[in-house]
Amino acid sequence: MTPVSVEIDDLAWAPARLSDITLHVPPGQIVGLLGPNGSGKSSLLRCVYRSLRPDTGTVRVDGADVWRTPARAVARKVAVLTQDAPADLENSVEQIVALGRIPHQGPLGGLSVAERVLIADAMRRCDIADLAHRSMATLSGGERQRVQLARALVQEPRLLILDEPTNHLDLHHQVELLRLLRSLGVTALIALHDLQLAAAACHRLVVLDQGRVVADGAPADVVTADLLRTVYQVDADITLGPDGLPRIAVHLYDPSTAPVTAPVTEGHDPVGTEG
Ligand SMILES: Nc1ncnc2c1ncn2[C@@H]1O[C@H](COP(=O)(O)OP(=O)(O)OP(=O)(O)O)[C@@H](O)[C@H]1O
Repeated sequence: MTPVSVEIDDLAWAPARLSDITLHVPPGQIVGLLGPNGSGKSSLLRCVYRSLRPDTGTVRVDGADVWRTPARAVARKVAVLTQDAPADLENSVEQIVALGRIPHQGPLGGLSVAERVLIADAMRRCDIADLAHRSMATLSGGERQRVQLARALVQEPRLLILDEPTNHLDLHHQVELLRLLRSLGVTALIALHDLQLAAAACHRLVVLDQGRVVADGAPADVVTADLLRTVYQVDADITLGPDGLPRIAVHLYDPSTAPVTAPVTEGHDPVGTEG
């Protein structure tokens, strides 16, 4: 699949205070969208995947204004993974993953042999092949998340939009998801809260604060102590690792009030200070 460009120009949407958003993403670039709770990440993504019509401004995917393009045509290019729980909890995992083919199907529906192979392959890549016949209702949060990712892959998107995709995932599956993302060669917009993972997985980071872009650039240029202090009100030491990526050591405690030793409760000596 050839990746697409995304061009957001002068976008504004008042309820999320989004304003002056201009963001041009070349084909194949993975952009991490960062920012505090309520800064407008999900709203901006919704404007891109045509679920929210901005008050002003345009969003073009592959050169076409998404609001002048039929929803089905957008869905053939853009796959979305959101935090919204799937409504169809009684369906099996395999049925949910197969839904990814709907934008590509003709009026008669039905899956070709090639599409069945694609579905099996996506389930294997997302580590859910063993769950194929389980109902969604019986899955854990992380398993459901991986099912939604497999559905998105089956859609064969040219743009992938992921809203906090690592939310329910354990560390292994977080790393696998981000590795998979890098291997796909698609354009991606991905809202993340983990700055360290975002820096490792994305070519470019864009930070929103109160609906405005406050930083945009290469991970090492964006993830700075100054940004953490001004945008997140967190003090941290940032060093660059041998891979050129930022390593974040957050100051959890004010040194003057930091607990020196952990309290030891009776009958429980986790650090072996007794005896
Ligand atoms: N439909 C809506 N109507 C009114 N306000 C909304 C609507 N959708 C979002 N908002 C508000 O817009 C702001 C941005 O919300 P959004 O979900 O885009 O933030 P976010 O950066 O994704 O946050 P989080 O990190 O908490 O997921 C919030 O204050 C939210 O309450």
